[in-house]
Amino acid sequence: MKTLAKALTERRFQKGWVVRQLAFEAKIDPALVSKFEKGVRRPTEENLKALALALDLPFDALRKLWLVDKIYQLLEDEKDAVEILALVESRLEYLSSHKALQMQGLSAGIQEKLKQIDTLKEEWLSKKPLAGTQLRKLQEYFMLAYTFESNRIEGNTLTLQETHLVVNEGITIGGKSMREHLEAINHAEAVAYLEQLVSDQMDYGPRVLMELHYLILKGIDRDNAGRYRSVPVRISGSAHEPPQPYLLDKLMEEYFIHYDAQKKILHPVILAAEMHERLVSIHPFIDGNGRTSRLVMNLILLKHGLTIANLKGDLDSRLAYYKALEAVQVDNNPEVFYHLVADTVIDSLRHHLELV
Ligand SMILES: Nc1ncnc2c1ncn2[C@@H]1O[C@H](COP(=O)(O)OP(=O)(O)OP(=O)(O)O)[C@@H](O)[C@H]1O
Repeated sequence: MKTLAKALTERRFQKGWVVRQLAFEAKIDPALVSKFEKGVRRPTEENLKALALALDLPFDALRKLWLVDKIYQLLEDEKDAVEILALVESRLEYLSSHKALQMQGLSAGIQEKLKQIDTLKEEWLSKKPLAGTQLRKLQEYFMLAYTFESNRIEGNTLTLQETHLVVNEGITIGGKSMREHLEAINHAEAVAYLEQLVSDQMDYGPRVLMELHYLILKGIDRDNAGRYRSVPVRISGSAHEPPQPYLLDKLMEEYFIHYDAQKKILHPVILAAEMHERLVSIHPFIDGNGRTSRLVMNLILLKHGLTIANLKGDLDSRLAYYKALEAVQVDNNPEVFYHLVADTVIDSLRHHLELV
């Protein structure tokens, strides 16, 4: 990476100047300019403005390098430098999301919960990195609970214990269908894929969506796994009617444009909730929309240093989930769904913190 010293020297060479010439043009002592170029002294902001002017360089770009040098010098001897930077990053994220929230006029209740989430997240990040075995055990524990609950929403009848036997021990359960076994295995694989995406710093996009859906329906519905539907669908028991298939390409394009435009502005929890709700409302697949959308929500949460939000599959929770979705679709009121997701994120962070 380029340092300020290097940028100044390179530009002076391009101009064909000696140090004295640059010092003359910038009205700075030549000995000082020489120290700036050797990186043994940092210019003041005023020096920097004069240098940018003399060298025809954009001041903002030079100032960025100057700030990087400053932060680097501050942290270079710290053994936990990377961790400290991650904490600063999360505070800065909070700052920008907080500004965005105020612009959006979210209710005070939601803002309060988001603040609570940011505090819990800082606490969670301060516990990292976790030791290898501890991390693996935590991941296994939450992956299992998440697979169990998400499949339970969809109607899978495997218990938590049975899900464990199928996924971790490769044991089949008497009386349960092949499909139910595959749903458990596929979902566990999709969660492992989420973790891989996060560690590879892959962003959410059309390809990732298709891959997640493919993993969910793999071996169950070969024709439709990883493909948008070509027929109309209804969501049973819901007043919301998903769009006709010929509109899907355009709607999905807009969906990803929305993601790209909002990903740096919205608070990650609101972004995750929105991308979840918009996807299930478009309902682009013939089956597996709910499971895929919950995976998308969790990908966004994990990418932002949060933990898996596990929406529960018991009857009451399921009804609350459907009602919250319906409130967005029918009454254009996302508040209830934001509360539901924020509450689930808070529970998850608390649960993770209890276990470390
Ligand atoms: N108004 C609504 N009421 C109920 N569900 C809705 C509504 N709008 C969207 N959905 C979503 O549709 C999902 C069901 O769609 P689909 O059967 O394609 O998904 P699935 O993954 O197979 O099942 P599930 O989502 O139940 O796990 C629900 O889980 C929910 O996420």
